[in-house]
Amino acid sequence: MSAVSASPAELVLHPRNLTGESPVWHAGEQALYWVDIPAGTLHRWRAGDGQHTSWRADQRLACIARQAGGGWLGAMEDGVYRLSLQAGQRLEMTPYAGVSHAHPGMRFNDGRCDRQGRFWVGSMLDNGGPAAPVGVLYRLTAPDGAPRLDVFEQGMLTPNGLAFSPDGRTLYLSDSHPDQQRVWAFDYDPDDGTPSGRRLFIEKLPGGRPDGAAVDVEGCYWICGNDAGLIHRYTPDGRLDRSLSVPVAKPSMCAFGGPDLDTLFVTSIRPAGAGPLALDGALFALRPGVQGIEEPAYAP
Ligand SMILES: O=C1O[C@H](CS(=O)(=O)O)[C@@H](O)[C@H](O)[C@H]1O
Repeated sequence: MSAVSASPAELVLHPRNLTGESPVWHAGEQALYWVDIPAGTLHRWRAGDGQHTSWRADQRLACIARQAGGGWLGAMEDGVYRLSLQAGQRLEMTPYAGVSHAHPGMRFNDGRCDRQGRFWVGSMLDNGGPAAPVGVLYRLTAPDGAPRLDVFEQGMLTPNGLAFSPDGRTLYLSDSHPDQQRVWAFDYDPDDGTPSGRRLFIEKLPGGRPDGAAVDVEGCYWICGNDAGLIHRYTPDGRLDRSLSVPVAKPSMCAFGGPDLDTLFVTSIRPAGAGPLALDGALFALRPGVQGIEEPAYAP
């Protein structure tokens, strides 16, 4: 394994997220948005003045995507909603695309838009019981204005790690469950939004389980090593380039942001029993020395 760099991680904010996920940089606002899944909370941190605001929904909120025309999409328990940030820290939810899960207790999980603005999102069982391979990978589009969720992969435990190469021709997908811990790559047709040629991209991380991910301008894949406090960078040919550490065991997802897109923001998970002084559940920033790419908004 490549050397782990001494931790240059900066603590941005400590909202004690139970499951911080889905960091998304909003360049227009120079702000980072992310969610706390079980709390059903959307968070915003403004880089300019450090202001932190959060909004609460009445369902678990798994991931978000900016909408091209403004506002946010949120993938929740029983569907994808349009989110409106209300005064009083309330999140107004307008149904956009409903889903019929195969089992009770399922919800959405990781999600990301492709380079053309189609929204990809996975689902998983999260009912407090044992996991089951019932997770699905969906693609959300709205041909002729009518939203539809199409199924592409099935039998997943914890779909995660969604990312697209800079040219939009490779789709990455992980399954972070302990029984899987793999990352796959697919050829991706940007014209019709179809993946093919699934292949193993990473068999096993050198530390941790493969959770959320981001791609940088050089096409390298940054993946959080959950349970190992590490963020790993892989080259497009699947070689481990380096690993960076964060001062918590459970980094969950990363996203590039900042005025020059050269800051890697990392959300984290706060396990039950974390001590009052523990940093678990905080938001961190790293300076990896490489820029990210502005991630597309949902543009059906
Ligand atoms: O709920 C979730 O949890 C897992 C992380 S963990 O297994 O709880 O450590 C995470 O991978 C997943 O994305 C998230 O939804």
